[in-house]
Amino acid sequence: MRVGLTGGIASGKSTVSSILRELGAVVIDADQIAREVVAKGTPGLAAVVEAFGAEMLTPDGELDRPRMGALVFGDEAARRRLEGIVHPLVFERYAELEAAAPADGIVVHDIPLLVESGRAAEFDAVIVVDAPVETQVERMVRDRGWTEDEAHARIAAQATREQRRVVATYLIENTGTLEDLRRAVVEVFEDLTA
Ligand SMILES: CC(C)(COP(=O)(O)OP(=O)(O)OC[C@H]1O[C@@H](n2cnc3c(N)ncnc32)[C@H](O)[C@@H]1O)[C@@H](O)C(=O)NCCC(=O)NCCS
Ligand SMILES: Nc1ncnc2c1ncn2[C@@H]1O[C@H](COP(=O)(O)OP(=O)(O)OP(=O)(O)O)[C@@H](O)[C@H]1O
Repeated sequence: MRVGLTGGIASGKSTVSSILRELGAVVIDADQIAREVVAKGTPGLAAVVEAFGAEMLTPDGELDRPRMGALVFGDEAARRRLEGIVHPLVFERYAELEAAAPADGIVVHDIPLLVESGRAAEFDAVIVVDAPVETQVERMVRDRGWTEDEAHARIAAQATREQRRVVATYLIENTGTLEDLRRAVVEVFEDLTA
C-alpha cells in the first residue's frame, strides 16, 4: 500500500515517519533524497553552482544550505529555479527507490511538498501532520536558530494548513505531547494494516 505523508515545516512529520518505520513501514524520504542529489561532487551540485554561482559552496565544496535557504526563501523566482534543478533529480532517484520497495506491506512516501506538487491522488491514503503556525515557528526558532521572519518565510513558501487538510485521509493534529503523537500514529498504522 502506497501511503503519502506530508505536513508543513516543523509540524512533526519526521517524528511521525520514524514512528511508522519502527512499526514496520518502509519509508522513502524526499527531503533526504533532495540532499543526496546535491551532495558534494554530484552533477546536481554542479548544476546548482552553474545557476547560482560558486558562492553557494562552503570552503569544503558542500552546498552552503543556510546561504541557499536565505536566498530562495526570500525570492520566489530563485526558489523556482532551484526546484527546477533539484526536483527532476529527486523524481529520478525516487523512481529507483520505489521500484526497489516491497510490493506488499506499507510504503510511506514522506514528501513535504506533496500538496504543492499536486500528487495527493497518487496514493492509497494520505497522512497529514498538522500543527498551529505558532508552534511551527517556535520550533524553527528553537531548533534551527532562525529568526521569526525566516521561519515565516519558509511557511509562506508552502501550502496552507487548509490546503493540506483537504487531501487528508488521516489528519494527525500534533498539538499534544510526543506520547499523544505516538498514540495517534499507532492508531493510523493499525487502521492501515487492518
Ligand atoms: C534551500 C535548501 C538548500 C535549504 O536547506 P535546509 O537544510 O535549510 O532545509 P531542508 O532541506 O532540511 O528542508 C527543511 C524543510 O524546508 C521546507 N522546504 C525545503 N525546500 C522547500 C521548497 N522548495 N518549498 C517549500 N518548502 C521547502 C520543507 O518543509 C523541508 O522539510 C533546501 O531546502 C533545498 O534544496 N530545497 C529545494 C529542494 C526541495 O524542494 N526540497 C523539498 C522536498 S523535495
Ligand atoms: N508533540 C510534540 N511535542 C514536543 N515536541 C515535538 C512534538 N512533535 C514534534 N516535536 C519536536 O519538534 C521538532 C520538529 O519535529 P520534526 O522534525 O518531526 O518536524 P518535521 O515536520 O519533520 O520538520 P521539517 O519540516 O523541518 O523536516 C523536533 O525537535 C521534534 O522532536
